Amino acid sequence: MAAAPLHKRLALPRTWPNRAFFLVYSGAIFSLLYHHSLTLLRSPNAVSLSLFVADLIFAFMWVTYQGFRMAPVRRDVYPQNLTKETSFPAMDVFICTADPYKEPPMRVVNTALSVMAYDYPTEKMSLYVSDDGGSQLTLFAIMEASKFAAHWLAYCKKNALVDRCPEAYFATDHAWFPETAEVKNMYESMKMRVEKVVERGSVPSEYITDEQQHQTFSKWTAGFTNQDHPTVLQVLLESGKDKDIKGQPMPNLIYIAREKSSTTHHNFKAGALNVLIRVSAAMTNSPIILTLDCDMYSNDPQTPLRAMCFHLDTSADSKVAYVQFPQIFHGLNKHDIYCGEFKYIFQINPAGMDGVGGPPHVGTGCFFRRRALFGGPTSLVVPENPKLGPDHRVTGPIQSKEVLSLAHQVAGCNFEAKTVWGYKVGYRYGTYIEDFYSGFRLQCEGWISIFCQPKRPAFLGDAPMTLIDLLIQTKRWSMGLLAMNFSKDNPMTLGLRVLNPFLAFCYIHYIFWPIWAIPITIYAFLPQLALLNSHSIFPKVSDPWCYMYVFLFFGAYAQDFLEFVLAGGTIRRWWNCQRMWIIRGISSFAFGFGEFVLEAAGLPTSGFNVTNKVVDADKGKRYEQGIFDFGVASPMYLPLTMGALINLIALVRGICQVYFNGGFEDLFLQLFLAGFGVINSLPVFEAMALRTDYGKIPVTITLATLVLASGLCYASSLVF
Ligand SMILES: O=c1ccn([C@@H]2O[C@H](COP(=O)(O)OP(=O)(O)O[C@H]3O[C@H](CO)[C@@H](O)[C@H](O)[C@H]3O)[C@@H](O)[C@H]2O)c(=O)[nH]1
Ligand SMILES: [Mn+2]
Repeated sequence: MAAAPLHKRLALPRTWPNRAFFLVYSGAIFSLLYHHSLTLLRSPNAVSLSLFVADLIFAFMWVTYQGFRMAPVRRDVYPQNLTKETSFPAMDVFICTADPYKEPPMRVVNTALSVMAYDYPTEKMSLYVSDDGGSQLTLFAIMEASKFAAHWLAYCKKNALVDRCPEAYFATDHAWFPETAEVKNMYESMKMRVEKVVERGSVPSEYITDEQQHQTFSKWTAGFTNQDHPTVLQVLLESGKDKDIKGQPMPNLIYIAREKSSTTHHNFKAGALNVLIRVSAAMTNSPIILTLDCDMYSNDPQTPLRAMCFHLDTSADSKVAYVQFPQIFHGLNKHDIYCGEFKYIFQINPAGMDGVGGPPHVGTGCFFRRRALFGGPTSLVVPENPKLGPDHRVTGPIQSKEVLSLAHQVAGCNFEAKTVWGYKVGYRYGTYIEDFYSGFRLQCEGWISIFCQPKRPAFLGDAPMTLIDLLIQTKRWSMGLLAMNFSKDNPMTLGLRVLNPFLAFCYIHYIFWPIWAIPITIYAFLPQLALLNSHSIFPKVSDPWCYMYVFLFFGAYAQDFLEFVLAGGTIRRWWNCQRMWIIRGISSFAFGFGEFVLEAAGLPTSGFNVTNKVVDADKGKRYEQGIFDFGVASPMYLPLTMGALINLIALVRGICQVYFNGGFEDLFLQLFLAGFGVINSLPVFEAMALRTDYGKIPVTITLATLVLASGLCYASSLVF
């Protein structure tokens, strides 16, 4: 009898409608471009050229987007079919953190505890917490967690809890067991100690209880900074020795702050992960690796079993490099005003890519086969020191002298010089989106990947809670995407050659994200400036080409809307997402482009700016209420505020114009666009003129907007 299946792949019902719509819509695109070419030949001028370029880019982005729509799939998994005799592989869990103030240590603690309590053989798990902030505050928090874990793990397992992240558990209306009050007290007092230490900025001596701790903290000497310090590696729990209060084994728990030197480039998160790959190779070398950002706590103790349904399936393809779970966020406000959920990139599109070769890697919530980080399925790349290779078996205990000395050596900041790390082995360097780029390179090497999206989110993380945080995040992404565009092995050169063409299209679509800046900016300003001068630039209402525009606009929007709603989204959230798409287009993508050029010219830039995971109470409240938070005077707001103002002036002028002088037929499309712009800009007007709180648009930005927008209006009157 065949073994019960571990997973099933199902095509989504929208596959055929998607394909049919593809044919219809592409026809419309081609005819519009043909129409454009004729116009351009007849009257070659800057306006028709701009519109042509804008539509050409829209068309390119739409066509490449169809890669996501050709074969979307869903995966069902049956962890119950993993038998008792299943021999589970050992698993190394990497948790990355980089800044104790943007990423509060209690967040890291909660993530670590939620994973330690997985329904997975505990003695087979090893957690490595990487602290790129090199902060004793984080180390202190993890030490506290290691003590509390002995109670928490026993409590979770005895009572078969589903919420195993203590903060989330105690925040809900949870069940009470005889020991609940005691465990809760312990948690609260740990939290208080950790938060006190963070507030104080150092660990007071009365909190350092034993000699070993004392020795570890003594590494933080006067010259120790987060950019310059020796390796700090501390084993906080050792599986063979430490037990929980019920006598069950604990997982290994290791804190590591890799060596840093201001003269050696550390490659941000990719560098941290490569250190983790090596340190864990020296200590445990488990065949499975789970990567997590510090804010992504586990929301389901069965998750590793779901991942194993793929990694342990001997009947399936053994080329599975990673099983990616979606990034899902908790604490989003009701209508998700900043579209921090990124439903398309984290939930909808990966399912589309899964049907044509596999989802991209999104940095967190991903179960890797360690072997996949060392060359293609049939071409193993062994690192310089074979002890770091995926086939090496560690024999000594993790605290043995040899193991620790190798671990220290491979965490050194000069270890990678002239090695294959970052190029052929491990996470790939050269971009701020190491996750996306590395996943792409693995797929090009012949690996496949799996997207697993269970009903109950596997992980929950934090999304940005102010507009500026979101813009900085997407600016960093767009710089990363541009770097990929200019790298030798990119989706157009390498991808189209070796991947399923639809998968290559998906990657191409993404790396061109920053180019959205061009058509969106053109459409946000040009028709409106023309309208301001009563100059018609689109076909008349009675002209059939007008219907073509209407069809293209509503066709794209409607399909996008349907996809969003089918994936469980609400109308308001969809509306906010299309607004954020415009905002990112005219702001962070354009600025990302500028900063990318500066960086290429060798000028200092902001680098990998870690996303804030906390805001003060005031901002938190505004976020909760769904009020836009501008607050700081950032130039990134200027295109936004100028766009809003110009759309408003153009709309008012346009309405007056058609009311008094007629011409509605000629100006209809422009009036529509300006109206659309104004509706989208309502929160901007509010923040400029009506609000008094600290999240409003700063006066300097409003003044600069008035000056620049007047200049632009004046200049337009010279052109039209
Ligand atoms: O020098 C660094 C910088 C960052 N990080 C860690 O990287 C993670 C992601 O950083 P975050 O600021 O949260 O970035 P996001 O934009 O929210 O992250 C998305 O985009 C990143 C790539 O830009 C991916 O690494 C992430 O997994 C993905 O969630 C965090 O755990 C950080 O602690 C480091 O370890 N070292
Ligand atoms: Mn993040």
